[in-house]
Amino acid sequence: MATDDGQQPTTCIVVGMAGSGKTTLLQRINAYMHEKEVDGYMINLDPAVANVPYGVNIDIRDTVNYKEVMKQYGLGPNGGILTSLNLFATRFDQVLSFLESKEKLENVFIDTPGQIEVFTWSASGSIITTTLAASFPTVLLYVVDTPRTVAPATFMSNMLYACSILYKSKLPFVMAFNKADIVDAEKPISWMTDFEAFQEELLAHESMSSELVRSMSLVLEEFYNHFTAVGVSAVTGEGMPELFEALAAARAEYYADYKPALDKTIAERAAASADERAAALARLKTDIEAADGLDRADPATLAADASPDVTPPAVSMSYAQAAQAAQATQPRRVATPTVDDNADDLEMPG
Ligand SMILES: Nc1nc2c(ncn2[C@@H]2O[C@H](COP(=O)(O)OP(=O)(O)OP(=O)(O)O)[C@@H](O)[C@H]2O)c(=O)[nH]1
Repeated sequence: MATDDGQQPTTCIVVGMAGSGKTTLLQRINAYMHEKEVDGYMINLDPAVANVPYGVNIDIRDTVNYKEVMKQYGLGPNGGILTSLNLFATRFDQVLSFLESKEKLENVFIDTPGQIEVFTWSASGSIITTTLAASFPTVLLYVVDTPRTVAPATFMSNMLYACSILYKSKLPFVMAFNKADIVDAEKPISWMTDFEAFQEELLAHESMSSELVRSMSLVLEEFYNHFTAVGVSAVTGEGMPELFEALAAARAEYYADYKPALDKTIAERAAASADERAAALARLKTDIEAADGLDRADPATLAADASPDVTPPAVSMSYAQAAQAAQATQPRRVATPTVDDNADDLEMPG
């Protein structure tokens, strides 16, 4: 098991549907860290956000002008956000070096674009996530808009999306049921452990999709075992201690599960490429020896070695001779017609 020396900050990537409250929650988290005197660092990766309501330390908008990107590349809003993220990803190593150089940092929080798929399903989102996870204990914080998740069908859609992200990233996962000041998050959170309660809710909201939702809830049982869910409110600050406890547990999970699996993959790839290099070297050696042997071999020996039904070559050839012979057997190239500016006809090859 990889050990946690406590030297590296927990890196938390915040994802969630548009309007779920990611930015407002980060504002609350930032205030909470100040209050508790926790050293935190805030990164904004949403190039289209108009206003970041917390003190941001690294902001994609300082590097990439999203409106300019749209104009220059003739893109729409989503294409503009994606291209801006791609451009930023090419410089992400600088962000990494910067974070590595910071001392006593305890938490790094990263806000992502509102259009969730732009980050979670893009190459640049993957690059940023895997690069971070290779260097720091990294956790995904999935923000749920609780008032929009209290009907079984919308709850299920949100869970399916979260499930796809968890299995894609394989990172430790925390789910924050935000806006708990409007709707109590206890009920949807209980649905993950209490199948009967979810069935009752389904009966009360019987619809065309009920059967599908019922079977999906059984499928997702395994997924529910893989993360912690907490109810929070970005507005009132409710649930902040529980959220930080869940992040600490996810950090421990990173060291217990993710890091050893990552180290194993890296070691396997290194071993595979070492094997590939050794095999390529052996092939090269064999080819050189064969070519050398062909160059120096005595024609008589070659003839004697040859099997009876193969006609032995009359003479051994050097590479230069072989090249000459190959040239001689090439079909004669016909000169292409050239255009004479002063002639009416094309000049044909003689
Ligand atoms: N009542 C209540 N409102 C909230 C809470 N969190 C966010 N909001 C409101 O929800 C709306 C969306 O919040 P944002 O923080 O902009 O959400 P976001 O996920 O960052 O939005 P995008 O960047 O567009 O994806 C805003 O009007 C917030 O004031 C909360 O905990 N309680």
